[in-house]
Amino acid sequence: MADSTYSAGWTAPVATGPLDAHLVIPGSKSLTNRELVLSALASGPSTLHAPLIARDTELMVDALRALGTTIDTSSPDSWSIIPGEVSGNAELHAGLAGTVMRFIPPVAALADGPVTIDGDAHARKRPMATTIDALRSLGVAVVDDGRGSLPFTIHGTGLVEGGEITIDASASSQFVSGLLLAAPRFRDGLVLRHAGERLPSLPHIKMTIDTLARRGVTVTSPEPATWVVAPGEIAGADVHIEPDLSNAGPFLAAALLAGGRVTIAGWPESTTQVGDLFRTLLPRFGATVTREADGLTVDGGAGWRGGRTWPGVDLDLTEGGELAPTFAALAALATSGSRITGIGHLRGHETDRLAALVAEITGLGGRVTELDDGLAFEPAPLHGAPWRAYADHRMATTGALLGLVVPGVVVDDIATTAKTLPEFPALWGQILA
Ligand SMILES: O=C(O)C1=C[C@@H](OP(=O)(O)O)[C@@H](O)[C@H](O)C1
Ligand SMILES: C=C(OP(=O)(O)O)C(=O)O
Repeated sequence: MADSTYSAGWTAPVATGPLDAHLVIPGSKSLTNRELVLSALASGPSTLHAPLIARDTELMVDALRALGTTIDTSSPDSWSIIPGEVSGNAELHAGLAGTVMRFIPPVAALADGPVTIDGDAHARKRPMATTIDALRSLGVAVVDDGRGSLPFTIHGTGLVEGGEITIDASASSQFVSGLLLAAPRFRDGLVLRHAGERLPSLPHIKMTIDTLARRGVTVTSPEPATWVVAPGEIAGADVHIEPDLSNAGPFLAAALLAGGRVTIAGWPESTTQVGDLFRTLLPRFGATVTREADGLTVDGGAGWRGGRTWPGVDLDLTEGGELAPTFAALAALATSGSRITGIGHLRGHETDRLAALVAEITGLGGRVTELDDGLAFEPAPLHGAPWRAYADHRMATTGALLGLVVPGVVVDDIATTAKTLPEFPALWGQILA
């Protein structure tokens, strides 16, 4: 998204000393958008406390409103949602939000009338064939141009019969989550099987099952990669949204680069968010991680700027691909080679993240190459240079992170962080203040 505030680019601030920051990170995108969908399909009203207010969740609100849900967002601290009959004759915009483009179609299939879904230019390149094929297997007519991507029109009849289907969710766990979220509203429920090369982001599927369970819907998994949802009501709920732990990642990693301490308030004791992996993985780079009443603290000691180094890592991020851009920054600064694997499907994320990370880290003088399913790094001194974000919030934050210790990194579009964290530039300024 263009923002005239940073029209000449955003020069990433260089850390001038160790950090001592305490931050409140806004709500989880993944939880907010799941709870919005479930609230829209529920049998009674819901309230979401501390929802994420960002482009992805606003797009979800707009889409659900267009499909007949009443959502009051006038209070930023709590949104109230009153479900309505799912209505058609709507044209929806998914932006670049994977959760909107994969979660909304199964909801739109419940409408009696056509629903067209489109998105940003790059959204038209993100894989959607699995959603389209799944709806067709469920007996729902979908008209598209045969490319397996946005835009397409779903012609619902007011009833989805449901039943047994097999899909290939190798390209995104969101195909599974989208179908599971709407499945209780299918006449016969759903037996969903995944058959494919791999299944990324399992914690996100667990999150889907967990959010359904809290609303009285049981999802069973009689065997791996098979899920069974019985038809039934989804209960209205009063839900507190956890802080977005994936968005917390760059701030925590900043303590390793700049040195000092960063505390994130309200880190949950237990969570389905994959961002919790920062707690267990950052010690591999030499961080000390502690959890106290006021939150989770990462202590980076003297930090990279103060002369601390870390060896390369071999990280399989099959479970948490969305964390890869942050770990890529740490790998680019390691003293020996690193591999981050299990992330081939990131080629279908906001941008082709493997190509983007290779291009931008190479532009800073780094040595990184693409593997079939990931990235390989070799140590190399880095220097300042322009850094392109490709409309990808996590590319933008990775540029900011490297810029803490590499003077002269200029991110072309820091405002693209508005996808999930509009406050990013302000919060980054806050940890450096
Ligand atoms: O369901 C979700 O909320 C998400 C699932 C993951 O998608 P993929 O499985 O496509 O990586 C993750 O990367 C994305 O940021 C959010
Ligand atoms: C992959 C991501 O987003 P989306 O929900 O658009 O797939 C992400 O946030 O890293």
